[in-house]
Parts: sequence; structure tokens; C-alpha cells
Amino acid sequence: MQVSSILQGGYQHPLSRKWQARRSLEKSMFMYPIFITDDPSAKVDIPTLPGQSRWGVDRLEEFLGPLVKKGLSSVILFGVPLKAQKDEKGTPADDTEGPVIQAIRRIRSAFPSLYVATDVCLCEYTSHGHCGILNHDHTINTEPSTERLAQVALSYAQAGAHCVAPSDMMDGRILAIKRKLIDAGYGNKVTLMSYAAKFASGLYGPFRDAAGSAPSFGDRKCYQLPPQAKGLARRAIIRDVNEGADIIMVKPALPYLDVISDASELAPDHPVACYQVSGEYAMVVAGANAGVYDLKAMAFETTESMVRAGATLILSYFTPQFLDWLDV
Ligand SMILES: NCC[C@H](CC(=O)O)[C@@H](CN)CCC(=O)O
Ligand SMILES: [Zn+2]
Repeated sequence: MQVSSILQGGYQHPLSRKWQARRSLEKSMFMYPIFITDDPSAKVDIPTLPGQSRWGVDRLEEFLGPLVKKGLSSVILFGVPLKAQKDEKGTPADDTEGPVIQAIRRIRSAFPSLYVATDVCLCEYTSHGHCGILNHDHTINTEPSTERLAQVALSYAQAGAHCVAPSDMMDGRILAIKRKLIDAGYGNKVTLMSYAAKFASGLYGPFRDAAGSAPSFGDRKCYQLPPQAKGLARRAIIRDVNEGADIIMVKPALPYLDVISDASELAPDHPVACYQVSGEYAMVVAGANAGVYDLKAMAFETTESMVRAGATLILSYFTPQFLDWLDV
């Protein structure tokens, strides 16, 4: 037997198995996506997203207090306006009395240590449900879209968000937002996290149920990347780094581990985020409920694969559980 054939001696003990990871999961790597609705006293469970709810701003302390005590370090806010008058340009998105801006203010005041990111998109606020402003022929009208998104991003920065994260996939929105933040004096105060490589995935269903953000016609295939498009993803990552993104995100995560690896190769000096999206989360939960595997083991196996691929930040609905699971 060749000496080089023997590997098992290197991982025969739980501790030496732990040492094999280049980087291990830790609480601060998890950013918790949360849904804020415009009924201040609401807590509405989301059937297709087990264990997740829409929360009103008056109940955020009840919701987040115990999680902050367990070590929650960051959240990303998604507005779910049920009463707002949606229109072609997503006017409610930066309503200063709207759920997101109110939540930013409440969370910053109640939990000074909690890092507050906000998703920036129009789909939850437009009458047509698309992520940008449309031409009459229903194609994306790029310039007005990026300008509108930059306005919305600035409004969240002015309300106190630490980070703005545009998930719209409009061409040039990173430069537009960065320019807007700098011109308003927020260039050095707010992190710009780009959903740089975001794919037209089938895994967003539960989120769309939660946020009421499904497009009213057509789909998002003309602005979210084709799932098979590794080259476009690489070009989008390079573009967004050059346009001023501070963090590069890949989304969804598990079916795109190769793209996470590309991101860490193409943006070696940036934090790389990935989003374990609603459908991924629901899939892991459904498989565990069906007895296919243990939930905790699969939550670790999927998120550790993202870290192995190069992710340094994971947006995940499992965040509350990881605060317990990583407490050992
Ligand atoms: N801005 C688009 C929302 C978007 C996907 C979609 O509905 O197309 C995601 C939120 N950023 C969905 C996230 C998820 O599924 O958890
Ligand atoms: Zn959107």
C-alpha cells in the first residue's frame, strides 16, 4: 500500500474533520430576510415559507428581540405593502410612511447593533409587478428604471439603512445607485450589495406568495439571467464590480455553486454573498418533512457547500435556526 493512499488518518476524529474546512459557518455569516407589511400590528404566517411570517412595524421588537439576543447580526428587509396604491413606477417603494422606511427607523432605534440591509426593487410596488419601469411594448425602459431605483435606494439610506441591495437586475443600476449615494453624501456611509448574478429561477415562488410580487403578465426572463448563462453571470459580476458594488451576490445559491466560485475568482477582493432563496429553503424543509434526510444536517450540508464555493455571506431563512445550531 502506497503511503499516499492513506487519507483516513487525517480525518479519523471529529476535531480533525472540523479542521478540513477552509472556513466554517459562523453566526455573523447569516443575514436574515424578513418581510415587513403595512399593517403595523400584523403577524401573518406564510404557508409556502414554513416558519416565516410577515410582520408589522409595531411587532418588530417582539420578533427580532429574541433573535438579537441569540446573536442575530444582520437582516435584509422586504416590503409587503398590501394597502398601498401601486402604479407604473412603484411610487410606494420610497413612501416615508411605508413599511420599509418605518421598519428601518424602528429597527435602528430598537437594535443599534443590528446591521440593516434593504432590498431595492420595484416589483413589490408596481401595478404590473415587474422589477423596472416598462416601455409601452412592455420591454424594460432602462434609464427611468435605474433612476427610480437610485431614488429608492437613497431614500432607504437616508432613513438609516447600513446597506442597500438592488435585486432588480436592470442594466446600469449599480452605477446609478452609487452615483446617487455619492452625490447625496452617502457614498462612504452605505454599503452597496449587488445581486450581480441573479437567475430567472423557478425557486422564487414562496417569496412571491409572501411579497405579492409576481409579475402580472409575462416573466422576468429578459432581465434575470438565463439559468444556463455562466458567461453572462461572469460578465455581470465584472460589470458590477466596476460600477462600484461593495458586495457581489449570487442568487439562487445551491443550483449555482459554480457561479459562486466564479464570483470569488472574479471579485477576489469583495465579500461574496449568496441567497438561499425561498424555494431552496422550502425544498430542504419539505425533504426533511418527507423523511428523506435530517433537517439540520441538510441545512448545514447546503450552506457549507456555499461556503466551500466561496461565499462569505449567506442570506437564508434558516438564520434563526443557525443561531441555535451554531451555539455549541
Ligand atoms: N426583486 C425580485 C424578487 C426576487 C425574485 C423574484 O421574485 O423574481 C427575490 C427577492 N430578492 C426572491 C427571493 C426568494 O425567493 O427568497
Ligand atoms: Zn423585483
